[in-house]
Amino acid sequence: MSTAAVDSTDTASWAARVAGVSKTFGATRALRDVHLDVATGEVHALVGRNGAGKSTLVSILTGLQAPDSGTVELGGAPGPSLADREAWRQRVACVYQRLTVIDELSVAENLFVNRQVIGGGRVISWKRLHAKAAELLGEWHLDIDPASTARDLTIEQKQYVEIARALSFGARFVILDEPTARLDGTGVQRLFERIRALRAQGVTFLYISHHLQEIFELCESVTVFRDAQFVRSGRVDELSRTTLIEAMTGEKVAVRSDPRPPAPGRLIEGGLQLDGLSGSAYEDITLTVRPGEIVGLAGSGGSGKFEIAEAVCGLGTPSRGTVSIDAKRLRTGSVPRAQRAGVGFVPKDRHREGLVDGLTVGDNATMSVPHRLGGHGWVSPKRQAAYAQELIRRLDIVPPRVDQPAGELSGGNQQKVVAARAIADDPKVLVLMAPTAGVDVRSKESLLATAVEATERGAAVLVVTDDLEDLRYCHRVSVVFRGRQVADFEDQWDDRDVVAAMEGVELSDD
Ligand SMILES: Nc1ncnc2c1ncn2[C@@H]1O[C@H](COP(=O)(O)OP(=O)(O)OP(=O)(O)O)[C@@H](O)[C@H]1O
Repeated sequence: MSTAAVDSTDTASWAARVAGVSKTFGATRALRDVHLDVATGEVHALVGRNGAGKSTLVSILTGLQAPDSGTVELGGAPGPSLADREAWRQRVACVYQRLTVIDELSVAENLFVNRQVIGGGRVISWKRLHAKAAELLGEWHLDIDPASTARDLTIEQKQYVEIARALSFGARFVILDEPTARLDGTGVQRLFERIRALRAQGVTFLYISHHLQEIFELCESVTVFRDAQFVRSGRVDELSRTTLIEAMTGEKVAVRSDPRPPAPGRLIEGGLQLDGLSGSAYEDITLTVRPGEIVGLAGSGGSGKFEIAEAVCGLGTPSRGTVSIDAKRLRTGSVPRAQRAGVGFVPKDRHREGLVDGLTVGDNATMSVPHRLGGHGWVSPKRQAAYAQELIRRLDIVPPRVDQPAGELSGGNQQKVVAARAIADDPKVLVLMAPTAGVDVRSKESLLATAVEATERGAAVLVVTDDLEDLRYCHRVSVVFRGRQVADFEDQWDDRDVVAAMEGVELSDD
């Protein structure tokens, strides 16, 4: 199947063409003879399970790594030599989830600092710098004040600054790697509008996302990778969601059933209890999660949901109210104390509070449980490896190798390592913050299945998220908006009502 209705012999029709590309890292074959054709002026999705090879392809497409074999063409010309960064920048840019905008600098400085465009000699002309930035942002209809400090921008605006910077180098092909991961619903819609407007102005996008509904909403074409290989490519309007998932996983899609374990009885005592909890970002939160129960704490960006969860895990200190675990009051403000009281957690930022890149998967997964791995201050390497292997199996971590440095894993698999650590000590209370961010469709299921498994071992599970798929695993959902609990849903609910509560809007009956 061809990608789009373009003449394949006309090189100007293709923003990017990848042919026969392979790449190996040690024992891992990250890409095997893959190809990708992105037509000029389209938004082309690249999808695949965690570890399928998407990021590796992006690093090759942007000239950060050379393929072992195969070719890359950008705008009809072969990719420049690896050393010529300037030439790559003029052709392609990638906006990563971890943005490179420098908070301390102004928007204009972020756009043009260290560049020749802002005046002769060694002296920077600030006036010229601002005028140039205003012109650039105006040309692409990006409504951002060049004088504002980057720290004051929203994540969404920072993404626009990165896109504008790419365009300022001349690139008309932009790769977006999970751009909606840190945006709320309205931010996503605004981003889509911007992308559509930029496309109308002649910008081509390669769009990487695990949210399949985004692909159907925004993209014209899609390419699927599976296990380092090209599987298929085609027009989005000719594919169903089921076909896409089957192409990604190589398995038939099963009929969806309710994934929740049986709800525990109302009278079961213990678990997690928050009473009148207040802090700088939330007010008077009262919530119970019983052993065996999965409760969703839902809210969009800025709702305060993560701050509430962080108070439970010891990452934040509330100003009023109490957190209790199995009816015993927790002294908040210390992670080790929370862990000793039986809290396991997946933090919202795995790079800041979670994973140690240089340590192996096995060390990362088991670092909080030395007492399970030996005795008298001694860790048995054999027991550690066996336990780590069990965690790798339970979380479906790929590749399933204990001794691989965690930093070498794909993003989604790193998230699973952090989850492995959270469950390693059979916690009484398991707090999962945005647990499936960056995780593929099928891995989401295995990750949330471990939450279900934890309830079978008696854990009380709190899932903190804005992802409706995550909420399917919950017995109850409490929604926070601007720091306050605004709605509670029991047992069955309509996704529309949850979204409306998260966005702080009243729904009319239509
Ligand atoms: N520098 C590296 N050293 C060793 N292995 C690597 C390295 N970079 C990537 N890999 C391996 O290559 C494979 C492909 O990884 P890649 O990051 O491209 O996947 P991905 O499709 O982007 O996944 P995700 O959706 O989780 O981000 C993985 O098995 C990964 O562990």
